[in-house]
Amino acid sequence: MIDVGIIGASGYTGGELLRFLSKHPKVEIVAATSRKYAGKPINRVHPHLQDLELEFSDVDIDNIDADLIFTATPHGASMKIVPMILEQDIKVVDLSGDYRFDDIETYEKWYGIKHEGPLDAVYGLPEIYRDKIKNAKLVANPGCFPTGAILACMPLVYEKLAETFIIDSKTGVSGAGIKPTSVTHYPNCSDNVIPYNVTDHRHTPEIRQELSREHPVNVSFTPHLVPVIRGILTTVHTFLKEDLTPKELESIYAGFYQGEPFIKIIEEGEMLRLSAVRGSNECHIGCFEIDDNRRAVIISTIDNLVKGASGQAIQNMNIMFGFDEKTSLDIPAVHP
Ligand SMILES: NC(=O)C1=CN([C@@H]2O[C@H](COP(=O)(O)OP(=O)(O)OC[C@H]3O[C@@H](n4cnc5c(N)ncnc54)[C@H](OP(=O)(O)O)[C@@H]3O)[C@@H](O)[C@H]2O)C=CC1
Ligand SMILES: CC(=O)N[C@@H](CCC(=O)OP(=O)(O)O)C(=O)O
Repeated sequence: MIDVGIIGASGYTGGELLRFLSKHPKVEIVAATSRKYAGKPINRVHPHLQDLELEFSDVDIDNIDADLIFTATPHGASMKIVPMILEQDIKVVDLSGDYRFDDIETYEKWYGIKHEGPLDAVYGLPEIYRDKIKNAKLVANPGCFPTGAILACMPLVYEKLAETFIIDSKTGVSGAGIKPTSVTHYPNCSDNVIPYNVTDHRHTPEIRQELSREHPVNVSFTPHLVPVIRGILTTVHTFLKEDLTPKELESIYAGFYQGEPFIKIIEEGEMLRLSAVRGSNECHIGCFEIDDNRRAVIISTIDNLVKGASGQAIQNMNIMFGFDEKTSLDIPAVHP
């Protein structure tokens, strides 16, 4: 058994951490913080967690005795909290963007705030970095868009079959967190589709960094807000360097992700949809169509709060402590 704490447990990703961890056979939740709801029962904020007998506590890192702490806090806040946790020799999985970059300059340029450093984390995408995650003290959980985008592009990068990726994503509104803004306020975003940060979203350099590890590739990324609660559907357009049939393209993906418990290859010609991953830790990858310009279209779907955040964070925790990677995450999606 391990003892686990959650900083930022009143938010959306905090709620998902509580949902999965409350059923994890090897985890005891010893702290769930909320500055706003300290002293109040968890179900006051998360009405679906009625049986979880736990109260929110204040953020008092020195008094959390845990083996691992999840920081489900906004960027900027995480970098103030994470060093205090590491100082106590407690492992961390941080869900924010604060530790995902190799260099501070890129972070400061794209996030527009100063970083207090150091950046000494393992990028927590298990399908690519499983071996490094095993021994990590600090795991930087990937961004939601980068998770779906990197997984959809990586086999082609690895096989050197393409070098320019145009990535178009549609995201559910929960990606913006628990506090509504004028864009995510219900009357403004329901029955609507809203492109935003069309050429300058802060996930662009994160996707670029991870896809360019072996050799540099071109990455352009545009997100759109769509009126669903959860999910990200990502359409990747790329020009193949050689002629392939859709079946050959599909088998490259199937080979690359063979044995991966949460990656499902959807056969060429079959439909992808967000409801097939909603609430689950799966990433579906499919489409595999190729036009007469050698443009290949690959589509991935994830639940932004699960594989795009809390599910992946727990997958990382399972790897860090030698548990079966699927523990507490092995549940199907909620369809329709
Ligand atoms: N939503 C998503 O789909 C995804 C989110 N992420 C990242 O995960 C992190 C959490 O996101 P999400 O759950 O959506 O955000 P929310 O806004 O829903 O929740 C964040 C929580 O953090 C707490 N918090 C805020 N500031 C501080 C602080 N200075 N110190 C301690 N606690 C603080 C708040 O609780 P209180 O005020 O009660 O203390 C709040 O409930 C963010 O970095 C986000 O970018 C990553 C991938 C996907
Ligand atoms: C709908 C919406 O606003 N989505 C957020 C998702 C980003 C996110 O969650 O941030 P990190 O994963 O980098 O921490 C956005 O586009 O900023």
